[in-house]
Amino acid sequence: MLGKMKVEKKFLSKDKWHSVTRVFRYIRPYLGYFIFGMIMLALSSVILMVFLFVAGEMANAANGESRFGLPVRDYGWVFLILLVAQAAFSYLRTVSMAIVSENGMADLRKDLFNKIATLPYPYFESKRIGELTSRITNDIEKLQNTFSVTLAEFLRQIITLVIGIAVLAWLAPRLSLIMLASIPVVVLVAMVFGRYIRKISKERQDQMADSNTIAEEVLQNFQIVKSFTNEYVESLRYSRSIKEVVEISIRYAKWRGFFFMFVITLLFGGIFFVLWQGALMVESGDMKLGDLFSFIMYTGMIGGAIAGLGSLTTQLIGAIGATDRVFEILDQEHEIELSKPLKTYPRFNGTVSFADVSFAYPSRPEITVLKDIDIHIESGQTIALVGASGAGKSTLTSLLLRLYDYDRGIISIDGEDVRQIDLTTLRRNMALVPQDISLFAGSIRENILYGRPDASEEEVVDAARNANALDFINEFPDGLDTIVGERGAKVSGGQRQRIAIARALLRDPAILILDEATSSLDAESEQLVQLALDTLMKGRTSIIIAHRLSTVRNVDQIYVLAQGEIVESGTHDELMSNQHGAYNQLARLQLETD
Ligand SMILES: Nc1ncnc2c1ncn2[C@@H]1O[C@H](COP(=O)(O)OP(=O)(O)OP(=O)(O)O)[C@@H](O)[C@H]1O
Repeated sequence: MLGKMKVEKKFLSKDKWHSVTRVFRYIRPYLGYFIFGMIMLALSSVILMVFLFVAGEMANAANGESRFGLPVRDYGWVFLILLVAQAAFSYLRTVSMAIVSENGMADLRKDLFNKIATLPYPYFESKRIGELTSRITNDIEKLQNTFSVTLAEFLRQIITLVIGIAVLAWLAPRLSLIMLASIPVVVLVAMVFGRYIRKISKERQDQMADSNTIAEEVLQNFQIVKSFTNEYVESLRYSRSIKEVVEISIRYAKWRGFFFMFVITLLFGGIFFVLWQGALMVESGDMKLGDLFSFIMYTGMIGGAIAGLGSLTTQLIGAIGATDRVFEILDQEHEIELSKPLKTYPRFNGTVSFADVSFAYPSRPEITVLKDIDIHIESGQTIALVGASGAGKSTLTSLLLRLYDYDRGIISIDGEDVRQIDLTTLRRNMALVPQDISLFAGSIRENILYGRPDASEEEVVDAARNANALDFINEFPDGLDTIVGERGAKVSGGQRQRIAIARALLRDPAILILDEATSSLDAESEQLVQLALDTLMKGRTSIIIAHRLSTVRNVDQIYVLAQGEIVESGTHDELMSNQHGAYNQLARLQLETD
């Protein structure tokens, strides 16, 4: 245990180091730019240091103590040359580092996106969507910053430190010792202090976020707050939270005030002390005035470099964490290879059979969600799955789509075990019309084309017509180009369903899975949707997850599920004739609630 903790505490464990070298692989194609950028950065940093030295030397020249005999008036040219060179180096560095980081990180981002898109379904359940998005956005952003700025800044500060200390030691060794014994110490103390203050600032932000959540919640559930007349309770909750924000803010302000007092007093105290010692040396003739001038400026640079290195190290550690998280996903096993879709696939006949299938979700292995399921569907038949909520209807269809692998039994299509069928071929032969239809944010055309991206305009129009959608689409001024809004919010529920049906029609699947919408539409819209569904089901094997029994009267076979088991099966009439059967009970219950 102790040994393990020690390993975890190490700044760069072997695994982490491995991730770092892997991320550098993304930089390798742009290595030339990377090296060039680093050289430009080194040159511009050196020039900055030379600049400070030349400024001091100019003061020496003005004081009649020039080292190189260059008259003061010529310093203008020297500065000009240095400035132009510095500008050119900085520009070249910024551009070349951007080429490296933008391209390298875009490659990494694409790899990550492709990996996420091809991961098996259960992976998404174990992660929150926000977490995965954050990998593509925040983590890669962090790495991008590292390659465009942090690494370069790190190098710059090291150069500043090395050159700075070397020049100081050469200019005035004794004063350098005095300076090195005071300024870096103050800077280090200030950094630790600064970190503590950042912690309080974070606390303040968190508390503020909590208060904002209360406000947001109230706004989102305005109707509920009003109907329960809970305005006063909410007001209390909000003011309590805001009060805490104020308390933390004041504590934060006090520490900040103290921090600035500390920094100004000690840091400036240190600088003045060095300045004073230097002035004494100038007075006694041990140091030139211009050198003291350079000395103080170098001291400032060194102090800045030490502080900079501290925060850059924190950023680099953060970037290593980000690298780790990104590679954790990249190392997952994907379920399909990402390749250009084939135009044609072997088409199934559509005979589906579940033989003795049992299943438990990987996240809850102790609960058997489906037990010994036996279902046989002939090609072109329609069956319905009915049963209480949580009975296992959706799970059954997820297994057919092979979103999960089952534990026992065999699911086969046209006599072949689905586990032996190529996943893309399997899913290409199916279409799912889900319960909650959420469209992509583009146009109606794009949403229909999602069923088969290479379909012609004529096929799209045909699909829309057969889905009873063409009339309402044509009524929109932009027709098929109408933008449906985020998740399809700008079209009605019934229209969304018909767009989804058109999409499924365009796909022309051998097997159709239909999760009936629970929220009811008005009678007219319902009829239009039902007619569209009838067209869609024609000539295919269809599995309907039915919530309303009225829609399953004409199906070939109904399976009643209860707690993961099939408790009854038969046609509507057969099942209704069993007075004490589960289906009969469900039907009576629905009659009562309708
Ligand atoms: N991803 C999951 N991980 C773990 N358990 C799950 C998961 N999805 C569903 N379950 C559980 O499996 C059981 C069957 O759920 P399923 O969604 O198949 O029921 P359903 O009959 O389709 O219900 P509904 O009519 O409400 O959609 C439920 O007990 C549910 O809690």
